[in-house]
Amino acid sequence: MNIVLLGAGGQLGREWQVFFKKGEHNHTLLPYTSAQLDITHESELADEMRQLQPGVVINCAAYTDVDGAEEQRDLAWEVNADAVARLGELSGELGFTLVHYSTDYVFPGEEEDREQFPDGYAEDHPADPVNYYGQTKWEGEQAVRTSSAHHLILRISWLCGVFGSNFVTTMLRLGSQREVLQVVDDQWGSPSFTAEVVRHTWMLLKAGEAGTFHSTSRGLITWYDLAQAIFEEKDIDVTVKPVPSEAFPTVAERPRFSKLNTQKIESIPGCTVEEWDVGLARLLYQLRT
Ligand SMILES: NC(=O)C1=CN([C@@H]2O[C@H](COP(=O)(O)OP(=O)(O)OC[C@H]3O[C@@H](n4cnc5c(N)ncnc54)[C@H](OP(=O)(O)O)[C@@H]3O)[C@@H](O)[C@H]2O)C=CC1
Ligand SMILES: Cc1cn([C@H]2C[C@H](O)[C@@H](COP(=O)(O)OP(=O)(O)O[C@H]3O[C@@H](C)C(=O)[C@@H](O)[C@H]3O)O2)c(=O)[nH]c1=O
Repeated sequence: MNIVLLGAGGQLGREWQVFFKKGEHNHTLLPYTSAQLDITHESELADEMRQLQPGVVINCAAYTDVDGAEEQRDLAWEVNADAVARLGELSGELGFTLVHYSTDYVFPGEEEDREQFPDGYAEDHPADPVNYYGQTKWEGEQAVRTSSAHHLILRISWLCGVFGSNFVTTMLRLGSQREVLQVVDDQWGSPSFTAEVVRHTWMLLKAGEAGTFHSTSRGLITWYDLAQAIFEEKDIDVTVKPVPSEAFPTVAERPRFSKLNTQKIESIPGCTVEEWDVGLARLLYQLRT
């Protein structure tokens, strides 16, 4: 079976390529970076899919600059909403399974929700994004859901892996440059690790599942907790000061709480969920130089 990978150059896309290099299966992965196939180019996308006749299309392509999305609204919408809607239509027309990724940032993220939903938002919790990136991702999800696509939507949060830039690699860089860092301690959630997201997705595909699932690690922490744990684990001598969100102003608002509930995915055979610090320790080991 041909499996098309869109957005192959991003952090999740590259993890998928590693997975397929290692994997024992009879499928052919056809990876496309943004330069090889721009998903906003409607006719090119359709021609390519019609020609390849894939069994599965994994969409890792996205506009992921949360602050940038507030200003580059049209582009963020074209990539995260319009192009995803067309993938949904093509999936319906050509019969491939569409795997799509979305975000914890679709949820309202109210501070009070932390007490009300200590295990996180469930898949069917009403969306109400606090920023434009979240809105575009919600629109993309909805377009897939309402299309006739056989689909899997995995919502993930605080994605970290060995490839590309993420909070862990940013902290490691800043920790080597500065003596003191300020990190927000009033935004709660949990990291998703790219290797685990790929593993979960594969299990869902193998099980023939469809619909929306949450894939993240176990636990509820703040970005400050995550930063502290990175420096402790790596024995890096840097002072991390916990600060409220107001002390670290960003163009886009961030949710105060965006924990994803993983009960649903845990009911699928093989979809175990690891503690966040276990995933972090593995990632830091992989990132060692
Ligand atoms: N990063 C995170 O913290 C989180 C990510 N997610 C979601 O997970 C998915 C993967 O994210 P992640 O791997 O981190 O994202 P990255 O930003 O690392 O990768 C996204 C990739 O999409 C490509 N891309 C952008 N626009 C287009 C386009 N028009 N056509 C084709 N490719 C395009 C980018 O290429 P180029 O660099 O050349 O523009 C890049 O390689 C996304 O759906 C994202 O919304 C969800 C929660 C958290
Ligand atoms: C670098 C830095 C960030 N922060 C804060 C800013 C922000 O609130 C939080 C995380 O920073 P980031 O820039 O990594 O956050 P952000 O870009 O909002 O990360 C998000 O990306 C998108 C794509 C998603 O879908 C989300 O799940 C989430 O991972 O930490 C500090 O407090 N101190 C710092 O030194």
